[in-house]
Amino acid sequence: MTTVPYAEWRRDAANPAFSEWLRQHSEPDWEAVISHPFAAAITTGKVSDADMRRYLVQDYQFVDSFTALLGAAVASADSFEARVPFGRFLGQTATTEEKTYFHRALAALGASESDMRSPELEQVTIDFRSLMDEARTSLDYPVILAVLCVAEWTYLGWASRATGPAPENFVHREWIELHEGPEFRAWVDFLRGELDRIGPELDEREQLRVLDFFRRATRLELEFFDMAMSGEPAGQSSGESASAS
Ligand SMILES: Cc1ncc(C[n+]2csc(CCO)c2C)c(N)n1
Repeated sequence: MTTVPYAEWRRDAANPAFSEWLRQHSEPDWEAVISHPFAAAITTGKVSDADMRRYLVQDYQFVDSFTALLGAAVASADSFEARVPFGRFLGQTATTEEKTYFHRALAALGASESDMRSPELEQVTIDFRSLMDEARTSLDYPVILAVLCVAEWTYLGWASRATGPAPENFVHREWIELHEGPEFRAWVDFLRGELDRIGPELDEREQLRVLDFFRRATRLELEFFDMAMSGEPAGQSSGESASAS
């Protein structure tokens, strides 16, 4: 969509929230992420072990940079009140629940030590890590928020679309559970609320800079799921991932 400056857009917006301006200006990629066939296949438990392993091996490297970015949010937030939720999420979710999930899931999928520690990175993983590094080293709170918010809000988006019975395989089921439910929704609401609090006060140049990061992150979420889908078609897998392609 062509860019309408926030100050102009908000005049006739039904919901004038800054986060809504960012999301709408990231279409059609946003919708493509939250309705992605790979995400839908997770919700129905239909991703093959080889595909799930390739995705989670790459995602473990994503989550490493994401965790560092959470640290930058603690460092760059503008008040003690704002720092606390990042610190809490960093300690409780990112470094405990999520970490143990990755260890259990990757073990169940037969990933090796080197798959976890130093896998060959897909191009999209390299690109996503460098976007997060750029946001982290900027120590620019609104820019950091934009990247964190895309990662969490899009995941809430696909996971909350899950209908039907929860998959039996814990690898699928827990990956959905980690990204929906009241606690995760409250965390996403907090991130959006921070953007809504801070965004309108920025000057137009800075608002467009935040939008640029938000859009690039949304595009990378889409490419990340595309990467996950690019392996061998289900049913023809030799049991090995196609990461060499
Ligand atoms: C490509 C990609 N984008 C977003 C997420 C979502 N996410 C990243 S870190 C984190 C917090 C720790 O639980 C969550 C929910 C992901 N995993 N992979």
